[in-house]
Amino acid sequence: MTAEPRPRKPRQRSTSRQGNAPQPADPTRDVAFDILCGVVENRRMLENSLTRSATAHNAPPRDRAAAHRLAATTLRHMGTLRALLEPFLRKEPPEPVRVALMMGCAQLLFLETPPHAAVGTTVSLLRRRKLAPFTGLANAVLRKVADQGATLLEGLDQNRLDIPAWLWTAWNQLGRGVPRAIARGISHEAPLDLTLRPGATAPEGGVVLPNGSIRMPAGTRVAELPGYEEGAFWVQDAAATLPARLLNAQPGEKVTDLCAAPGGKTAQLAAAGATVTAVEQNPNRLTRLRENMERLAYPVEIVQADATSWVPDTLQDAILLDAPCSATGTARRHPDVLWVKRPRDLNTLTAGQDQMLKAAMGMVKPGGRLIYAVCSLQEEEGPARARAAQAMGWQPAPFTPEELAVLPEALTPEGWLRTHPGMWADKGSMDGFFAARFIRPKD
Ligand SMILES: C[S@@+](CC[C@H](N)C(=O)[O-])C[C@H]1O[C@@H](n2cnc3c(N)ncnc32)[C@H](O)[C@@H]1O
Repeated sequence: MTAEPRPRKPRQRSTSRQGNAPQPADPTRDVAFDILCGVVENRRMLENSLTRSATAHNAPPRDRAAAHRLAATTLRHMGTLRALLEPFLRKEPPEPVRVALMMGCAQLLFLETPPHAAVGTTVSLLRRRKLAPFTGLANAVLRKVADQGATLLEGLDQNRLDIPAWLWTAWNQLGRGVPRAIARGISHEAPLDLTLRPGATAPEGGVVLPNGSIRMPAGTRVAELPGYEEGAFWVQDAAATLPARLLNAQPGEKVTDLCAAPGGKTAQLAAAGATVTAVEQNPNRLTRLRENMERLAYPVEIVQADATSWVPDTLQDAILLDAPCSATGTARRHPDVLWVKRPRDLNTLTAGQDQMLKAAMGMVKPGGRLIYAVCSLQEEEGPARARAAQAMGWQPAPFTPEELAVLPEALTPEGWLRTHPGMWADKGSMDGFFAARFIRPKD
């Protein structure tokens, strides 16, 4: 990713004009603006807008990456940006204008964009988007923000503002001070974590974490690292390595990875020597899973199927169910999640998680193991599902302190795994995961 959106010389002329003034093309800001409007107005996930908008604006990879960074930075600080703009706005502007202003402020306050570039490009953006009546407002507000700079942030509780209220309340259930610790973990760009294939050499510039992950600086382009093409490693957050590690797959065991793409956990199971079947429903994600397994040269059987109804040919020794969820635990990599998800989304998600927990019972042999995992911080998708699994007949098999020696603070009194972005704060934080282990009772 580029260091920051770069002010650029006009490359071509836009066809959208205000009066006679042609507007310089600026695909970075056009794409970032589309992404942010998608999140704010339609609750559309960042990735869903990115490709579409980058294609529409003919944005080369460098602009695409810069747009992603600009949109993600704005989203990470969105509550703060809204609050600090409030005193400058006598009337509520249309939401796209507010989005453009927030984007401008994010450049001034968090991306060190020179004031003339942040102000000028915002004014041009508004003209291109047929919002010319608001260019005077943008000019005046952004100049004031540029003049006052970081003093505007003084006295604002940024951690509190940048987390939607319903999530802050929900995360209080994780413990005293945890919502603030999570907010701090989410407030900066996440590093890139790699899982090394056994015996492979780590790329230079990384730090070895206690669980063995290699942590590269934020913004590292994985495909450009030596060893990537040869399959020496794969991208996987440090916390995301824990569920598959806790399944403790043995060489020759038959293990199914339900909901497998893009395949980080599948690769771990294959690396352990298990005979792995990877089930994935989404065709595009299945392609990514296949490409990853090909690059890593792991002989995994890949099946396109619905995990709620798929039945294996033979009963499995173990199942890893990394269920689709709200993904609130991944907000440091996907800050859009915070503003796209709603409490009511949890009803559909938990119903699907229960269906998969039920179906998994028919896939594993009596005495076989199941790990249920979600990258969610929500009680409904974690502890409540573990209790639901037990009510379905799954027998709990709690994790032990020895198994979680690398991260003792993640072991709950019930023997579940609970990580969150407040953990390993001194090392650059980690994603939020919940996992619980069960055994299918012997008949
Ligand atoms: C949390 S992601 C899995 C991440 C993956 N386990 C990894 O570690 O790389 C959940 C996946 O479940 C897939 N999925 C959603 N519903 C499914 C279903 N009914 N059957 C199979 N896969 C499904 C999604 O497409 C998505 O790829």
